[in-house]
Amino acid sequence: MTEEAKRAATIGVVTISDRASIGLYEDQSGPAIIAYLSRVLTSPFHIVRRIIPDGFDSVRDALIGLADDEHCDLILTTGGTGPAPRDLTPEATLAAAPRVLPGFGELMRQESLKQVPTAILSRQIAAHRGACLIINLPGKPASIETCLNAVFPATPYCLDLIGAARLETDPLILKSFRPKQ
Ligand SMILES: Nc1ncnc2c1ncn2[C@@H]1O[C@H](COP(=O)(O)OP(=O)(O)OP(=O)(O)O)[C@@H](O)[C@H]1O
Ligand SMILES: Nc1nc2c(c(=O)[nH]1)N[C@H]1C(S)=C(S)[C@@H](COP(=O)(O)O)O[C@H]1N2
Repeated sequence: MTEEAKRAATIGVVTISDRASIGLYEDQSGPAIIAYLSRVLTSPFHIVRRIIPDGFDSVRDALIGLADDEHCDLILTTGGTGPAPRDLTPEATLAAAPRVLPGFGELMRQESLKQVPTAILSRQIAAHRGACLIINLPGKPASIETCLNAVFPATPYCLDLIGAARLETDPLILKSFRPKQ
């Protein structure tokens, strides 16, 4: 077994919201991500948490810090993916992680569209910075499960391919797919 396969994954959970970051409303999306991971993952992991305002520099710097200093294998962001002027999460993600995986954004929007027509407004992307995969989720708490259910079957294999920690899921809850064992 490789060292990557044996070690606990480090997962960054980043809430990006002007108002949640100053306590004007309670962040529900970050906790929804953590609850999802706790339900689905059977392999060991620990969470590094951030709640930050919208903006290009704030988000880019947080993502780079989580990837390079905290050695995150996976970062899940929530919020700031829409078309409003301060929604800059996709641009900041691209600045931190130039190698985009377009299928993630496409599939999350497709699944979200089955629930709300405004799903097309999310510019969410996924991209990797070396051995760290970053996935953007919309800000709405209800979008978390829909989007993660869409992309999580392929996420553990993606982490294998970029040299990140190995993730295992509970097959009764969510089957992850690895073409080669
Ligand atoms: N992290 C979150 N926790 C709980 N509710 C959220 C969160 N993010 C967004 N929402 C809800 O979704 C609505 C629309 O989300 P949107 O991304 O437009 O947030 P926003 O209003 O632009 O946030 P902000 O102004 O704080 O950046 C919010 O008004 C809020 O009700
Ligand atoms: N599954 C799902 N996707 C969704 C939504 C939702 O309620 N559920 N809201 C949409 C809306 S209204 C917007 S504006 C965009 C961007 O949201 P964000 O700026 O909070 O990231 O996500 C979209 N994607």
